[in-house]
Order: sequence, then structure tokens, then C-alpha cells
Amino acid sequence: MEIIRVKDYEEMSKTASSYILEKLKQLDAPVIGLATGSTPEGLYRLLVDENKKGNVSFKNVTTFNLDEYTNIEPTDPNSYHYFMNKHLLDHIDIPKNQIHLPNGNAEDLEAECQEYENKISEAGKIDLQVLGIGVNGHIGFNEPGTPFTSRTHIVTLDESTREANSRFFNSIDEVPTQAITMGIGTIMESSEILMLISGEQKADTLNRLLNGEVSEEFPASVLHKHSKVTVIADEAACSKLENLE
Ligand SMILES: N[C@@H]1[C@@H](O)[C@H](O)[C@@H](COP(=O)(O)O)O[C@@H]1O
Repeated sequence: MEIIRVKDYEEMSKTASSYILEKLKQLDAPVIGLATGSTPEGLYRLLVDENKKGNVSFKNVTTFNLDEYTNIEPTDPNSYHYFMNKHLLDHIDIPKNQIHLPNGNAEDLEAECQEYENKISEAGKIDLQVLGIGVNGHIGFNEPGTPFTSRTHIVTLDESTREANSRFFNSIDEVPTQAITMGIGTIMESSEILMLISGEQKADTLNRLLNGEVSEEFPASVLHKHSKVTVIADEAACSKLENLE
């Protein structure tokens, strides 16, 4: 696991954006895994800017998002469909049929999970998966206790996750209780993983990721088993790191 330590949120976003642009240049038909949350918003803003300036094209890019709430319309401002359109997808030159998010509104959610897995397989593999991290170590919506072998599945969200995400809703009662998420096994099949971590509220989380044990109780710890992971973390997120060199 390689750690890139940067000053602040802006520098994290810039470093991530340059990293992704470089990757996109190397591949003819890149398949990129995308994440939601406040952490990648700055990265997406920079990618939109680069696309507008003509420095990068997304015409050959295929995307797969990690997760989506269930029983929420894609047009609902709190859906991850809406989030992705607003922050990235509506503003870049990517063909719509190359964009994939789980359909949290599907009649048969189990079938939707299988179909999502099939679509990823058909695309080959995810070349680069962008990840954020929940305070409790969740990746995608894989909460503590999720098997490392899990595939795309329906999850019941932890109360702590619903609370953390309630800042986007009018009240916690409106936060969905379930979601569809790519499984940990699915995420681990990506050729490469880029994790972004920012802010003091993630300082204990980052310390546990780097210095804690590999355990299903802390989902992100699985990344120690992956051969190509880069973590970009800002000073505030690094503020509680033990074993500083
Ligand atoms: N499902 C998403 C995760 O993919 C994300 O990493 C996490 C952290 O979000 P934030 O970046 O807002 O802290 O929130 C949500 O639960």
C-alpha cells in the first residue's frame, strides 16, 4: 500500500485528478470504478474542468459506481445517480451507455445485484477503482462484518453510517435503511485501487487502516491483501498516525 501525504483537501483532489488523468492516457478503453461521498467531489470538479479544457476525453471510458440506496428514484437529489450526474457525469463527454450504477429501484433487487456483477464481467475488469472510506472502515457500503469474499449484494446500513449520511437529508428518518453495494470481493478484483481520505474525522480511521489488523470487522483493511493500492491522505487525516517516521 503506497501512501501519498498531501497538505489539504484541495491538494488531495489535485493529486487524485492527475493520477487518474495519467491512467486514462495509458489505456485505450479504461474501466473506472467511481465512489460517492464528499471526499471525491473536488476530484470530480477537476476532472470536469480538464474535460472542458479539452485535456482529457471520456468518450472511451466506462464507469461503474460502487453503490446506490434502495427504494430511491434516480431523480431524487439524495440518490447516488443524482450525485454522480450533478458532480461529474452530466458535465463530461462520456456516452450514457457506458455509465453504470446499481439500480436501487429495481423490482427484483437480488437479480439486479447479479446483473451488475455480469456487467462488470462483460466490461473485462475495473482498471482503477476510486474509493472513499466510512468512519467505521466501510468501503462502498460494505459495513463491518461483511465477508471479504462478498459480491454485489443488498446491505442493511449501520446506524452510524445512516447518521453520517443524514447530513444530506432533512432528517435521519429519511435516510434509506438499505443499499446495493459492490462486494468486497468484487472491489478486490480491480487491477488498481485509489483511496482518498480527508479530514480530522477520518484520522482514527486512517490510523486503524495503516496500523490495525486485517479483519472483516474493519472492511478497508482488506486492501492490505491487494497488490496495487494508493492512498492519498491529507494532513488532517494523518494527524493521529502512530509510527510516524
Ligand atoms: N457509500 C459511501 C462510501 O462510498 C463513502 O466512501 C462514504 C464516505 O463518505 P464521505 O466521503 O462523505 O466521508 O460514504 C458513503 O457511505
